[in-house]
Amino acid sequence: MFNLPRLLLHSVAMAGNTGAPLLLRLVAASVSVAEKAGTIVRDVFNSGELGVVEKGGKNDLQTQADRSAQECIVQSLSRQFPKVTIIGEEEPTDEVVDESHLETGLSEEVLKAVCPQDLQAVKDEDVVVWVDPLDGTKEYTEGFLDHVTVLIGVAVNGKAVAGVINQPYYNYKAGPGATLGRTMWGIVGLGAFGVERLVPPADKRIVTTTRSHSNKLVTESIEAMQPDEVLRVGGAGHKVLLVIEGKAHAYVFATPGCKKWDTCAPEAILHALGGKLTDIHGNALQYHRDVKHPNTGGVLATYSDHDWYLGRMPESVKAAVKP
Ligand SMILES: Nc1ncnc2c1ncn2[C@@H]1O[C@H](COP(=O)(O)O)[C@@H](OP(=O)(O)O)[C@H]1O
Ligand SMILES: [Mg+2]
Ligand SMILES: [Mg+2]
Ligand SMILES: [Mg+2]
Repeated sequence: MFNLPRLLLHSVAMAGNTGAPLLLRLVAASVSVAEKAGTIVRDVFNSGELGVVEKGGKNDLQTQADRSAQECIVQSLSRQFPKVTIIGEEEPTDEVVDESHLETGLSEEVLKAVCPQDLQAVKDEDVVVWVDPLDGTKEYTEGFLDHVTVLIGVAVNGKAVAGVINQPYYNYKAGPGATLGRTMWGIVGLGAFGVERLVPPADKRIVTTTRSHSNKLVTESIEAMQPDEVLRVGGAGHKVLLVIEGKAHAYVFATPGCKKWDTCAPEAILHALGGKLTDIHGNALQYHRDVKHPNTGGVLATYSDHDWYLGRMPESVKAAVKP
């Protein structure tokens, strides 16, 4: 009897797991927040009021889902981690924060993981969180719903080390019995969870690239890879998932339009599973807080034969797409 209050106190402290390394707490919060953002993305679509705004022409759109999911992610994380730098795709609005969009949960699965040794002492000031509240906006507005992902990437000292991806419409074509949506997370040096590496067909070469942001450089570079099949789909997160899950051998995007928030989370999960994401020259991407946002050197993501794709990249394309 006498010991009970102390025991209770102890178990409350354990649930909050305040002793877990910052990186694990950040990823644990990001998993819960990405799930919440995924429900917002579905709720806005179901409401039928997409609130589309053109940011930079008809292929660079923003919807109410981009705005509300960004609010959910940035507000939820910045309240829990006030000293961490968080950079989101969308401009903050001066509207009053909708408290119903906030999420304070921590994924128990993540908190139970063992943080890789080299990331155990990461401090707030070492971290930049890159947020793409809705990747594949153009496709979202056109009803290609499985192309959409919510991306939260964690960079430490300029390198992508952890990522969370929520795919709100995963399984949406699988019928009413299927569970809609999934969340994947990974930490370099630990592995990735909620997604499995599958090997693509060995007898052909499948390349994935943009559906809605193509141009001459994109077309020339894809042709140079001599693909048997080209998957033109939306979303950087979605295309990296196609590479991870063996639906494509490579994601080739030889033009500058993709930004740091598009690549940070997918890169970390791909690297955690043994794949590779670089610019089209083979350089690692940088994610420190002062970096320019566009990936001006383009994007190449593969599981194997990375050097083969780099080697086939036309010189004219390389000259036009500089890091
Ligand atoms: N020319 C361009 N202008 C603006 N954004 C571009 C772009 N090319 C690529 N992107 C961005 O990169 C992401 C992946 O592009 P794609 O789906 O065409 O492969 C998209 O993210 P968002 O949907 O989050 O804006 C998209 O907007
Ligand atoms: Mg956008
Ligand atoms: Mg994006
Ligand atoms: Mg976006």
